[in-house]
Amino acid sequence: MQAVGTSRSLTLADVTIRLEGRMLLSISATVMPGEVLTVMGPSGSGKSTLLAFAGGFLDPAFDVSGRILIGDRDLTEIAANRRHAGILFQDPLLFPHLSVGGNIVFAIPAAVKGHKKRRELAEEALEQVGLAGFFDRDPETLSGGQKARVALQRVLVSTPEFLLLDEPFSKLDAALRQQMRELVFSKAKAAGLPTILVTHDGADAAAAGGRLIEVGTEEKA
Ligand SMILES: Nc1ncnc2c1ncn2[C@@H]1O[C@H](COP(=O)(O)OP(=O)(O)OP(=O)(O)O)[C@@H](O)[C@H]1O
Repeated sequence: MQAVGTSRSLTLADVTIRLEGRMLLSISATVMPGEVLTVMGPSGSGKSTLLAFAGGFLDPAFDVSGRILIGDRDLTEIAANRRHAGILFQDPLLFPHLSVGGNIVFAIPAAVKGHKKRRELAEEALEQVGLAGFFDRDPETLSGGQKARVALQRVLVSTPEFLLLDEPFSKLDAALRQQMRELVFSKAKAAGLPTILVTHDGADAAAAGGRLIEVGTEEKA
């Protein structure tokens, strides 16, 4: 199963993030379908908080203004579970109580009915990333790279409308990092998903091939 993608752009409209009265970050950008927008900046400049705002899981400690839209649909007041965001973090965060396949089946939308059909889709998703036959494995027995691929497919089978990537490659060794970059960006592009990538690694930005916005590089009032 491939992520459906909607060929709709993602817009961050005049988003400002403040913490305890201090401006951390301000950004306005439209990310086109299949485009990866990279956001870089110093530690503590609010990059993860920006993704939390976009994903709808912002900590109330932050004072945020601005809006997020997918196409012309305003998501700002929409609950996280209804935003259709696909999110990858540094850690794959696989559910340890589910098998590898169970992790994927869990993410397939409920509209896809039938145990057999759901299992087939999960098996196909695993096969696409070189993990045929891994359905019944315990996630704890997988290597870091294998876990990362399961996490990616778990996101894509959920048919997200956009991707939020928070340093998803930083814990992989150099060779795997390059492979995962290629895999993630090629799938995001193929599915037409607007993607925001937060990273400290310029090589991630180069591989993403899209625009780069640097935040937190100047004093802000
Ligand atoms: N729940 C919270 N309550 C108060 N302050 C917080 C909370 N979460 C994060 N912060 C602070 O908000 C600031 C922005 O954090 P954020 O994680 O968005 O930065 P970042 O740019 O992603 O940093 P890094 O590059 O180190 O991951 C930091 O100073 C952080 O300490």
